[in-house]
Amino acid sequence: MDFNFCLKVLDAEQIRQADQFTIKNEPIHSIDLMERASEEFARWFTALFDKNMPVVIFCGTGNNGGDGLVICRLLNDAGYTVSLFCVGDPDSGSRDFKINYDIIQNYDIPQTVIDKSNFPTLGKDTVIIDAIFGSGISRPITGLIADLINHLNAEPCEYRVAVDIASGLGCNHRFEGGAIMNASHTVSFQVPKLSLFLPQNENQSGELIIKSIGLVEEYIQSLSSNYYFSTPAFVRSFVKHRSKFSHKGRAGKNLLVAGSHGKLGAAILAGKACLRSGAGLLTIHTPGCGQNVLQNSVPEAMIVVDEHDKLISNMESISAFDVIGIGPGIGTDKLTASAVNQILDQFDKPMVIDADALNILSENNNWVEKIPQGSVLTPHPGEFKRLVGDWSDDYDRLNRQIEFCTKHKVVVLLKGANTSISNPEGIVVFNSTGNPGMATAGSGDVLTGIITALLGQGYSGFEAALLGAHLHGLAGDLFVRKNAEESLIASDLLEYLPRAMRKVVHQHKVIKPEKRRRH
Ligand SMILES: NC(=O)C1=CN([C@@H]2O[C@H](COP(=O)(O)OP(=O)(O)OC[C@H]3O[C@@H](n4cnc5c(N)ncnc54)[C@H](OP(=O)(O)O)[C@@H]3O)[C@@H](O)[C@H]2O)[C@H](O)CC1
Ligand SMILES: [K+]
Repeated sequence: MDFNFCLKVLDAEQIRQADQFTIKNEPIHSIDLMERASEEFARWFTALFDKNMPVVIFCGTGNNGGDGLVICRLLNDAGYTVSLFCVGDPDSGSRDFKINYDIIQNYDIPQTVIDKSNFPTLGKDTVIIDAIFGSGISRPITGLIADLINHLNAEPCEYRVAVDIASGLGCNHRFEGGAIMNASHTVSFQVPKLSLFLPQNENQSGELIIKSIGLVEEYIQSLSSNYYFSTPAFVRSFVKHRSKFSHKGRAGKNLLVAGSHGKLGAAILAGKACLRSGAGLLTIHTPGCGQNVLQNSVPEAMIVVDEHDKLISNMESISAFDVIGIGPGIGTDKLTASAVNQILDQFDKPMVIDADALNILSENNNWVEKIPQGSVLTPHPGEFKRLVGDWSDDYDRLNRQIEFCTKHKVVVLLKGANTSISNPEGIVVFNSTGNPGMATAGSGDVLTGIITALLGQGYSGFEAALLGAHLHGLAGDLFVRKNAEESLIASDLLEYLPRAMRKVVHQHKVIKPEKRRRH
């Protein structure tokens, strides 16, 4: 698996090193790198915001503030009405800040040096650009600057755009006890920062935009990190293609253990998703009450009917299957728990464990040892908390996710806005597809079906989780291109899954014209 196709998440010191390496080896003057970063920001900004919207720019006196000065100048040149607010003493600014501060004195732009008497009152349509602190933050923000940030957070402005990262939010941890700017958007330079992926920082990160500023890629690749941000190129780099002579037996014999009285929809959604994701053969083990429903709704699947009418109570022979997906809609009855235990005792190939199967594991913690290596667990935060106990914050949650994977040699896919997928080597990849509309009933059942099918087709647990999360999110993104995300239901994911699959698996198969001519 080639992680160089991902965006690597770096900490503040590594970013500074990449910055310095680029300055020395491209070579480029640091002032020009600042100009380049600011141009990227301004290009993005002008494409999104109307020129009638007043823009107020708050600049610290470090290099983040320097970026803010350049952005101020560029937006002024582009025809925006901009006002500049300096936070701190301009004379004690960084070298590149001071150079840009001198330049901007030649412009007819209203400028204010902030003190406690002149915090501005802003209108709803005013766009705040936050360039007070960036990756150089080293402690919580207190005093006058904290008062200013709290004041700006309370103003009615809809848009607060952070340059690189919201002021006060550290790259790899949150500075508690100080003020942090609430950002509606973060335009981050070249590398994503860990804090931007964590739900607890949602109000301080907003929408994440990453803009390359030409830092030397080879150098970034040489830096070590356990965190990555997935890209379409990354998932395409390990996607498998069906061979011409493939047959259904080769595409995996899948078993889904799903459904209980009143929750048969989960089995249907997981079953259809599994089939739409390339499963060769699918069997669904479900309670008696599910027989007709499933035969009618998923005619492509074979149905194994449990001896119990309302829930799953007993597993028949499962050794013939290549993969098992277990959990959607099964409930946590004692009988069902014993069926889960039977599976754990009998099956030694990687499986997918979701929903109530995870809750059953939480109630029987010593069964975790029996999970086959390379299996994929797909909890939402509530299920994960039941499994590993409470965490102090999302950074701690991430550590617990890594610990769980390394200890039990499994893959954990922790669902959320930036689903995090971790493997037994302690690598974490944040998924880059998906939207808030996907937080809807049955969405997880679809994901279980997809990952089960991928495991059955020979993907490793980590690959199946990465590709599955990508496809699942992409199906949701394709839906919202033409529809409101509020209207998204899990069945829509099934409808858009084939298009997502086509985009990932087939769209890049371009035969070059020269090649075509030669044959
Ligand atoms: N490689 C890139 O991505 C590029 C990034 N650029 C921009 O540069 C910033 C990072 O700039 P830097 O000067 O390192 O740091 P900041 O501007 O964020 O702030 C540093 C100053 O702030 C002081 N500081 C830190 N914490 C506090 C605080 N809580 N209260 C008050 N003052 C604070 C710090 O003082 P120290 O005492 O800690 O030294 C510094 O004086 C990056 O985010 C990008 O926006 C480049 O423009 C292009 C390349
Ligand atoms: K900032």
